Amino acid sequence: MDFIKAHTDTVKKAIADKNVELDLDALLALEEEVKGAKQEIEALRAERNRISGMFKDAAPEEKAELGRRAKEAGKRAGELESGIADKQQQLKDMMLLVPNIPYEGAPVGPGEDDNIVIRTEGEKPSFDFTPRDHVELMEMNGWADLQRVTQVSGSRTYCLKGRLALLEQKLMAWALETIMGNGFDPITVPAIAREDAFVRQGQFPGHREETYELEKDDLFLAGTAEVVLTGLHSGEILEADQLPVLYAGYSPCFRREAGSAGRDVRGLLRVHQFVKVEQYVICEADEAVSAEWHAKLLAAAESLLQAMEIPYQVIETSTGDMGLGKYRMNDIESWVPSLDKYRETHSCSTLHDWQARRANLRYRNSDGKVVHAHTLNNTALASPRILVPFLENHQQADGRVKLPPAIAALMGGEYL
Ligand SMILES: Nc1ncnc2c1ncn2[C@@H]1O[C@H](COS(=O)(=O)NC(=O)[C@@H](N)CO)[C@@H](O)[C@H]1O
Repeated sequence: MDFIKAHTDTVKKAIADKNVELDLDALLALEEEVKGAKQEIEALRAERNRISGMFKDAAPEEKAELGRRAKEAGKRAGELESGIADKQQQLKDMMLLVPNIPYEGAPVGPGEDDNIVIRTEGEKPSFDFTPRDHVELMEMNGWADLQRVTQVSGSRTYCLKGRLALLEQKLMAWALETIMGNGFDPITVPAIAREDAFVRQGQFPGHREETYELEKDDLFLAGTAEVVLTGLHSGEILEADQLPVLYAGYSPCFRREAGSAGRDVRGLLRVHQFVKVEQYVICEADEAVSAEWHAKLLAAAESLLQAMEIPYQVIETSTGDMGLGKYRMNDIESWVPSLDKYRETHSCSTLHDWQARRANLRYRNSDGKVVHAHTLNNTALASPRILVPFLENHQQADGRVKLPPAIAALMGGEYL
């Protein structure tokens, strides 16, 4: 709240640039009102205690009057308190909509069309045959079932089979091991989480629609390990020497894709359940340190794409596309020959203390002060989406898929 008051114009610009439905003046007025009422309640409480203190030494004929005044003060305080209860809730809900201030280098614009490419890596393959898309490649090699399973599990589901099923497992272990090699602690986390985990991470309230709910159990299924990883240390006060907390989080991910009707309905690009190795950082509240971690996370994800020899481009995400809590987001988009387009396969985000404030992630800094930390997250590798550019870029005329050396080493053979 202090930041908002001290930087009202900056916050208003962030609200506009991120298309957030929030009236900051109304929020500030509500905060004043709640604060005023709280001060009045405190004063009435103090008054009642003062009067009660006078009670024991009072003359008998004064006791009745004192009792009445004490009761009156207490009653008034109670009325005020119930009067502001819903205003306090309203203020809390509005605070959850306050956006983070976006990176000054982020393109200002309402959505993904305003994203800009900042770097392109890798040679797009030139085929001397008509390339197949990933569905054809999987069907001709017996690497998936996309039909039967929809009878059993509905749309946007898949079965990987044969060596492709093995490749997914190997890629996940390889990604986990690579990120571990960068000093990150491997941790497998559940997709199951309570509602406040989603509020703390930032998925709620805005993206509730995209989240599977287990209403009988008051639980939800997370679309990314980031949800549980953000909540793990909630409420603790970490010591400076415990930072940075570095997690290589592996988890199944579940997404309703409520807003994506009709998009990417063919194949593996956009499914309800997938797996991901997530890079997650809790670091000291220093923008330069966060920027360093952002660069390291991005480089780690790029190193995996380079080993897989998938051509890609790095995106500077626009203010409108990066989402409420981000200070900065760089997506990586991988080349998909059959679409003749780059498609997002990774997302790298710096949130400064926006998530830490919601999740109450704090540490004792070198001055001994307890402050909110910074958090970052990035996709190391997510499957099956990554299989789409992988299969398509490495396909041969006869439908076999030639493995780049790093992956051939994993799979013990030159071809998938
Ligand atoms: N419905 C989906 N189907 C398949 N893969 C998906 C789906 N949604 C997201 N992904 C994969 O998961 C990656 C990360 O998703 S994200 O929402 O962009 N970002 C996050 O979840 C962050 N926690 C960083 O990983 C995407 O880049 C994509 O590779």
